[in-house]
Amino acid sequence: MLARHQDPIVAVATAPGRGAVGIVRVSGRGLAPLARRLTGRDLVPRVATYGPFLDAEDRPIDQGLALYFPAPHSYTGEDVLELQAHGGPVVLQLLMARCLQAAAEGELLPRLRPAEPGEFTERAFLNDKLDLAQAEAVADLIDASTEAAARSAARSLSGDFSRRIEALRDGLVELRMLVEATLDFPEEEIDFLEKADARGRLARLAERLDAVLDTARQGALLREGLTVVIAGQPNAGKSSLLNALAGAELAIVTPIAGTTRDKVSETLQIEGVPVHVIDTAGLRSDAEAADEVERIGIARSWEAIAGADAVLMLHDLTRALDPDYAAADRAIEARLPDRSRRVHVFNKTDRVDAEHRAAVLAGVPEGERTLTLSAKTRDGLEALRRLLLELAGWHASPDGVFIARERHLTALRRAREHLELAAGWAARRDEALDLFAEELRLSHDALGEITGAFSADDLLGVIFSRFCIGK
Ligand SMILES: Nc1nc2c(c(=O)[nH]1)N(C=O)[C@@H](CNc1ccc(C(=O)N[C@@H](CCC(=O)O)C(=O)O)cc1)CN2
Ligand SMILES: Nc1nc2c(ncn2[C@@H]2O[C@H](COP(=O)(O)OP(=O)(O)OP(=O)(O)O)[C@@H](O)[C@H]2O)c(=O)[nH]1
Ligand SMILES: [Mg+2]
Repeated sequence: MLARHQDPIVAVATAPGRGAVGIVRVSGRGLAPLARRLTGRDLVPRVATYGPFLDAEDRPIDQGLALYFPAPHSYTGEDVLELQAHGGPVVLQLLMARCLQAAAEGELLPRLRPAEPGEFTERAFLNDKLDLAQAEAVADLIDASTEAAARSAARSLSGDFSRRIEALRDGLVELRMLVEATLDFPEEEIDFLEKADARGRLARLAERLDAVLDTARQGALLREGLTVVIAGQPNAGKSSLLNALAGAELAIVTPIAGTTRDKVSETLQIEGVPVHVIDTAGLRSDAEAADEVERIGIARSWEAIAGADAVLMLHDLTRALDPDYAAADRAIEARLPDRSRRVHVFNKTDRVDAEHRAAVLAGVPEGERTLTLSAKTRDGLEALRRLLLELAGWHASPDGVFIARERHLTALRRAREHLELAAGWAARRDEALDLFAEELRLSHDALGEITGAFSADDLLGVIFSRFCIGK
């Protein structure tokens, strides 16, 4: 395992396909001879040099910029050589093959091999150029689907998140040192808790941790987004609503019940939060469905509903007072997720008067969220957007949010629980000081998992294998 981490590696660093410029990047120890062989000259460190990239017969494969970063001053912390060529897939493959060939010639760099996904960034982590949260932010920056997500990933990459975690860990270390010093003098235990204001310190740490957790939750939302399913009877206007939200004719809309057969989805952004909206086949009983295709579509609708963060249950206002229609709506509602994750949306306000609307709303049970709108005129759409953000739990302005992952939230929650347990021991006037110390240690370790200061080996494999090759 360790030896593999030291093999020199090579990969195309730019996206597959054609581009103005494409980069082949090599990282490892002792790259200077390889650089000389490929460019025919000695490169000045960190200065872009224009010239040919040479094949085995010293003929140019391409002309471009070569960059040499001697260790440790590089992205990976090892020697890095970049060949910045023209961005064609064939020329880049040729250059990469040439690197491997040149490395093999005369045992110049015999262990050079193509890089695995994320291996450059993994090395940056192993060589202390980035901590784990920063390395993850590299991938999140590349994958960001909205401007707010990209900005918050850049904030994590620059170390904002990590610094807040480290500050919490420093606070815990101070407290642990006090406790552990006192452990050697058991007769002074109770005194210690008072004198050092251990409980006050603990409470302040918990408060700070809560603030970080809150921001991290917002950051995770920017990364993952919110999945919203539009469900309801045929013809309620589900596809019309998707199209209205997306501002494009994505799904087919007709007056025929049973138009939508398969799921149609689109990712919108509302204040920078990615919202994945899924339009589904109208729900009706198997007996009412026109054919096998529609029945399969309806089964998929239920699957989508089960996997949603929130469900918009769409009702047709023009039909809502019809007892059969209302009964079918009740049957669907009985199978929807709980109230906190669903909203009753009454559509087609443009076709009913205020009296009719009031009569329909009067029939909605207490405690259900409701909204009226017209997918056709778009009246009420802004209110729906705001409601979606509220359902997502978004309450921040994107400034100041750093990107975070579920993994980080889990670690933060665990750190918080151990602080809670520590507080429980601190409140007892008996010999619980060692248990208090142990909970502090566990909290400290949980936080350490975020930045990788404390980590399981397989965690790194899981994280870096999800990167793209060359990153
Ligand atoms: N051409 C190119 N552009 C790129 C990258 C790259 O590898 N190559 N990056 C790859 O993701 C990002 C930039 N990341 C980098 C991070 C550190 C260093 C570096 O040379 N660090 C040295 C010196 C720092 C300094 O002078 O302040 C060091 O850490 O010691 C270079 C690129 C984005 N753009
Ligand atoms: N007047 C009016 N008509 C609407 C509105 N929303 C949808 N409609 C009409 O209602 C009909 C059904 O709309 P769709 O969006 O296809 O309904 P759906 O819920 O997707 O239907 P299925 O795919 O069959 O389940 C179409 O004729 C739409 O033009 C609205 O707000 N006002
Ligand atoms: Mg439809």
